[in-house]
Amino acid sequence: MEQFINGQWLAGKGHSVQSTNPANKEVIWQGNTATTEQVNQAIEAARNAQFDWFMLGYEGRIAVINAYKAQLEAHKDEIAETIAQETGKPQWETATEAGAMIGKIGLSIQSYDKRTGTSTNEIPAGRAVLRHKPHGVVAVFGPYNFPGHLPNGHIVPALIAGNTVVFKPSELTPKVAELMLKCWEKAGLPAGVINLVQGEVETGKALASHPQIDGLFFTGSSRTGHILHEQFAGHPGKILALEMGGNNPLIVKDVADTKAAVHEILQSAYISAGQRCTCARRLYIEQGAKGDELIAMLTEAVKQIAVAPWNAQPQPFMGSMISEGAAKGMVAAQDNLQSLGGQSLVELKHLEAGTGLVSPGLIDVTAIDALPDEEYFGPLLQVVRYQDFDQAINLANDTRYGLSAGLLADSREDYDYFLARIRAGIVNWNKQITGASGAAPFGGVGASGNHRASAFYAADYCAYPVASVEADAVNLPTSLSPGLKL
Ligand SMILES: NC(=O)C1=CN([C@@H]2O[C@H](COP(=O)(O)OP(=O)(O)OC[C@H]3O[C@@H](n4cnc5c(N)ncnc54)[C@H](O)[C@@H]3O)[C@@H](O)[C@H]2O)C=CC1
Ligand SMILES: O=C(O)CCC(=O)N[C@@H](CCC(=O)O)C(=O)O
Repeated sequence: MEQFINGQWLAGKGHSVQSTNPANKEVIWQGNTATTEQVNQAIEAARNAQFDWFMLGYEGRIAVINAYKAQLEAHKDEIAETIAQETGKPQWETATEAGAMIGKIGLSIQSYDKRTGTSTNEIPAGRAVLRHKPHGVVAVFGPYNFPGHLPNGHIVPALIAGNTVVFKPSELTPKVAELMLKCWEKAGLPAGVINLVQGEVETGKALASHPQIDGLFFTGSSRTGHILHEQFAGHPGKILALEMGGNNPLIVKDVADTKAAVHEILQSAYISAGQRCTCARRLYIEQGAKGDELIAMLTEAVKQIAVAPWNAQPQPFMGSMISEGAAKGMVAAQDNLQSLGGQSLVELKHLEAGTGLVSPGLIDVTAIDALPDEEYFGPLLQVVRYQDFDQAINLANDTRYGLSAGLLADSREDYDYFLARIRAGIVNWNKQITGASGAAPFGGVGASGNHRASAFYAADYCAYPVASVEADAVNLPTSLSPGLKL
């Protein structure tokens, strides 16, 4: 029973699918996909539940959402363990993901109150009231890299605002989604308020193209996001929030503490085996002796990164990538860069056939004239040596994406110069460019998003404003407009 529709667990009527642990090939979940007919049922259930959920009122909805938080707290170890088994990420890291899911509840309530909510201003003989209403039924699409935290970051604000949801998780992480839904069920969420449909691209297409959805909140690849954007063309009444990938630059300039710089680079490029949309993909290092010293230390540090299955003790920094296919994709990306003239400083290697385990790679691509503007979603960092700061900033901006960017430099002036010129939604100084705060907006420009930032600004795309001018009774004004007689 893998679909959750109208408060009931139902067997999928589509084809069979399974999810495996990418570090040891163990099957950890199996089931059948939802058919188009089941997607239709899920949308109908969400539609039927929506008005009552909205009319439960803010306090009523928050009570259920806090009950969900209590369920997350009660099941946080199981959630962390399931994420680790299904994605291959190490347990220390998935414990932080489970923690972020819990933290999302309080942040989303604050965000709703601060960015939407209700306000009243007295005006002559009445008042101006601003309220926010939900869009209705929204579809949520999740990625595999943060299968709990990222869809949760759409679902919780959507429900607080009074929407109902049909959730399609990544086909690579169905078990985490099932566990999340069980937490909602135990929290007493009314039937139909959230529905789960499991499946691959066809299930996604059936959901995204359904005329009865009022919005779609997507976190995933730029390729899929662009397809959805085209599909939504000509539907101005539907809200579409796209959180997509990046080809993120990190520049190093005049830092005294080389070791500290290396640490920020490792945390930026290799955390989650490079499977974060915010990960640094391109590293700009100045020509000369200081740059050479940094590269030597970085090369050594990359070679030392511990890689092992999710549950190895002591814990590794990097676990497995999501699949063997993803691991092979990274080897192919490296082969391509090498064939274009890139020189590997540390070669990325597929460590074990049948698994997603890879060692981290570092490649000097300075010699490549036309560096492919691709997001290689894994632990492969491209190094470019630069002559001067302007050149580095121009190269950093030479991407169709614009998610995250960073500068490691001891001078505040250099940071101000960089900040004014760099084009990205997340711009950090002397801090890793991964690990964004949920208390801030999260989103990018260019091919990284559609200007509907998530995290603290998710409330903005979950509700529309309703502006009212109100008075308790109809009163004749003391003076009438010219030309009127009563
Ligand atoms: N900006 C952000 O907040 C984040 C972006 N990402 C990006 O996500 C990507 C990795 O996640 P993936 O799961 O590989 O993304 P993906 O784009 O392959 O899949 C995302 C979701 O869309 C569905 N889908 C795929 N094709 C579809 C279609 N034609 N119509 C409807 N639905 C479809 C998938 O089944 C899945 O549920 C990376 O590019 C990464 O940068 C990941 C996390 C955060
Ligand atoms: O949504 C939030 O609460 C903040 C955004 C966030 O958690 N970002 C993470 C992961 C996103 C990704 O890279 O896939 C990050 O910045 O590391």
